[in-house]
Amino acid sequence: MKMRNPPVNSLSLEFLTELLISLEKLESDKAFHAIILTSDCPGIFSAGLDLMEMCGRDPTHYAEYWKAVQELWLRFYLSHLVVISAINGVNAAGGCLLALSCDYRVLADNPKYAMGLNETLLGIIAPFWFKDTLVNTVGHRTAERALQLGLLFPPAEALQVGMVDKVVPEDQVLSAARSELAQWLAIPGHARQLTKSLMRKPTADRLLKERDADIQNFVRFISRDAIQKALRVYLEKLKQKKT
Ligand SMILES: CCCCC/C=C\C/C=C\C=C\CC(=O)SCCNC(=O)CCNC(=O)[C@H](O)C(C)(C)COP(=O)(O)OP(=O)(O)OC[C@H]1O[C@@H](n2cnc3c(N)ncnc32)[C@H](O)[C@@H]1OP(=O)(O)O
Repeated sequence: MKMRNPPVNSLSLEFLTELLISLEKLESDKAFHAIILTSDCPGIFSAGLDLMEMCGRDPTHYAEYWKAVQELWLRFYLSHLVVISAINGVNAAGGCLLALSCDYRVLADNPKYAMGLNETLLGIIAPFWFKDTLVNTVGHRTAERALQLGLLFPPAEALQVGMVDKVVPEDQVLSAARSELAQWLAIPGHARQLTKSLMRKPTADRLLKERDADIQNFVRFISRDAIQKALRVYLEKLKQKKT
């Protein structure tokens, strides 16, 4: 699955919906057993959630958007398919969440390709299920520091903290993901799928039990004047970079 939403693969409502439909199609086709998730945007895996969906819109839109973000995470996190990410670019926040929801992560060795949950740098907070997904991957202490400081880890550090499983030269990222896949596909499917569910269901259940409350929290939080202002300032900084 090659993500293509130029220029930065931001996760707009339309793009989230496309990803969700693609994933559902692959999951319902018995011929498919695995997905390699990668990007078609040079140098960028994903810039994360689309800030334009969270800025200057109305509460109904925020609620619809957040429901789609939840849906995509639940679907990826609990997918019965083997999902491996071949991370071939910088990967921020919501994009990093997608990669963390995969079963295995290969990252291209380029110092520009940092990844992490950098929400605090924008003046916002990673929701509890983003946090839980990170904790499940790197452990509590590393997650606490990474989340508070909004750290984006370059490849060597991402490997060292366990945010990714392998770092390879840029031109080998897809072949390394394919080689890894062979090991996962050699395991009897039902045993691997049930084990994945055993490991992940408690984390997913927490959101499933609180989905509506989580949407309401998001809408309340994102609608605050101070948060809207912080997001506008961040977007402005991104644009000013060019001048
Ligand atoms: C108490 C209750 C709590 C409840 C929960 C509450 C809140 C949680 C809420 C939200 C969680 C959000 C998670 C996220 O994912 S936020 C997004 C974080 N992403 C980033 O910080 C990355 C920002 N982008 C960049 O750093 C760079 O763009 C990047 C390194 C990816 C690429 O750099 P490059 O130089 O190649 O390209 P740019 O010129 O910067 O960008 C091109 C173009 O794209 C626009 N853009 C970039 N990122 C985004 C984005 N995430 N959304 C929308 N648009 C984006 C950028 O502004 C440029 O636009 P233009 O100038 O060409 O118009």
